[in-house]
This record gives sequence, structure tokens and C-alpha cells, in this order.
Amino acid sequence: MNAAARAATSGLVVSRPVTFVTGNAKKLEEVRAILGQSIPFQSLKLDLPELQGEPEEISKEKARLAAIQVNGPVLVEDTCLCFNSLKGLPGTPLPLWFKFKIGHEGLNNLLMAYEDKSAYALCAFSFALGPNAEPITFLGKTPGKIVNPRGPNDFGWDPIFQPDGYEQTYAEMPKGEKNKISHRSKALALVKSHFVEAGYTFQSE
Ligand SMILES: O=c1[nH]c(=O)c2ncn([C@@H]3O[C@H](COP(=O)(O)OP(=O)(O)OP(=O)(O)O)[C@@H](O)[C@H]3O)c2[nH]1
Ligand SMILES: [Mg+2]
Repeated sequence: MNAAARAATSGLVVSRPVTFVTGNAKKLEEVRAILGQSIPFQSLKLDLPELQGEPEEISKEKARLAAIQVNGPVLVEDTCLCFNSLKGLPGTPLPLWFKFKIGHEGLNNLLMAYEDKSAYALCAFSFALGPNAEPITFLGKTPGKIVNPRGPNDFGWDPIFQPDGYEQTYAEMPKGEKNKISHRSKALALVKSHFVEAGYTFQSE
């Protein structure tokens, strides 16, 4: 039985606090707002390698690398923006480079040839109890469409992603509104449930 499974049956006391490892300040801001006091954590800015592959695999591998560096329990996140017309591209980790190289206009132009502008934002959180534990992954997905940029330009592709059922882009929405419906909040809801079911108690250092 691995550590997480043991925790699920016994309520595991972990002698270190959870570290959320990210190099992205905007993600950290949202994770803090969404989790509030529900999961106490500390954050660490580490620029982990941008890996290739499926989001779940990238996220798990990030957790493995982070847990080795932190030598304790870690939470990491990998996010991607996927266009249905392009069979899930730019996906991950390409959004970072696509946005950097071609901007919002370029991302829109990628879809010019297609009628279908639908897309989804996908977030994969992975939690590892430590360097020798197998990470567990939690996925959150929000469907929407790609539109011309609207709203403040302070976080990635938020200005060009309009979630289904809303007239505003992520960037135009009040932060609290995005955090209620986002890919990130859906994945974090699963993380929270897992922590409750497992009964972890993380001791501060
Ligand atoms: O408009 C956005 N709304 C979001 O809600 C969101 N979440 C992530 N991203 C961007 O998507 C890429 C994924 O890369 P990513 O998951 O590897 O993150 P990152 O490299 O920035 O940080 P990290 O890997 O250190 O955690 C990066 O360009 C992030 O800025 C977002 N953009
Ligand atoms: Mg990254």
C-alpha cells in the first residue's frame, strides 16, 4: 500500500507543510484565492523544465522533480489551452511559447481556417507526498471558445478565452467570477476533496 493509500485509511500526519511549486505569480495568486485557508501551503518559485507530452504526464513528472528538490510534500500545476479544430493544440507546454512568439492575434489567426473556434482550458494539479511517493493527479476542464482579445492583458491567454455560457472573456470577468468556474478551481476542488478524504495533517516546520 503506498503512502497516499495508507493516509486514506488512517489519516496521515505529515511532518512537513505542503509546498506549491510554481514560477508563475498569477497562478499563485489564483491558487491562494481559491484555496483560502482550506489547505495551508507555502509557495516556492522554481523554474522546472517545460516538459513535453500529455498534460497529466507533464504534471506528474513536474511533481516528481519538485518533490526531489523540496524533499517533502508538493503540489504542482500544469495548464494548457487546447483548440478543438487543432486536435488539442497548442496544448501544453506550447501556450507559453505560442503566446510569447505570436501573441493573441497569432493565436486567433491559427483558427482562421476553421469555423470551429471552440477550445478548452485544462488544468492538471499533481500532489506528491515526497520524493519517493507516486504523484496523484487531479484534472479540471472548462470549455469555451477563442475570441478576439478583450479585457486586461495581465495573465496569459485570459483575454482570448470566453467560457461557454458567459459573454465575458476570463480577462473581463471579476477575478472572483473566474475563480468560481475556472479549470483551476475545478481541479482544486478535487484536490481539496482528496485531502479531506485522506485526512492529512501537515505540520508546520
Ligand atoms: O490566460 C491564462 N489563464 C490561466 O488561467 C492560465 N494558467 C496558466 N496559463 C498560462 O499557460 C501557460 C502554461 O504553462 P505552465 O502550466 O507550465 O505554467 P508556467 O510555466 O507559467 O508556470 P509553472 O510551470 O512554473 O507552474 C503559461 O504561459 C501560463 O501563463 C494561463 N493563462
Ligand atoms: Mg511551466
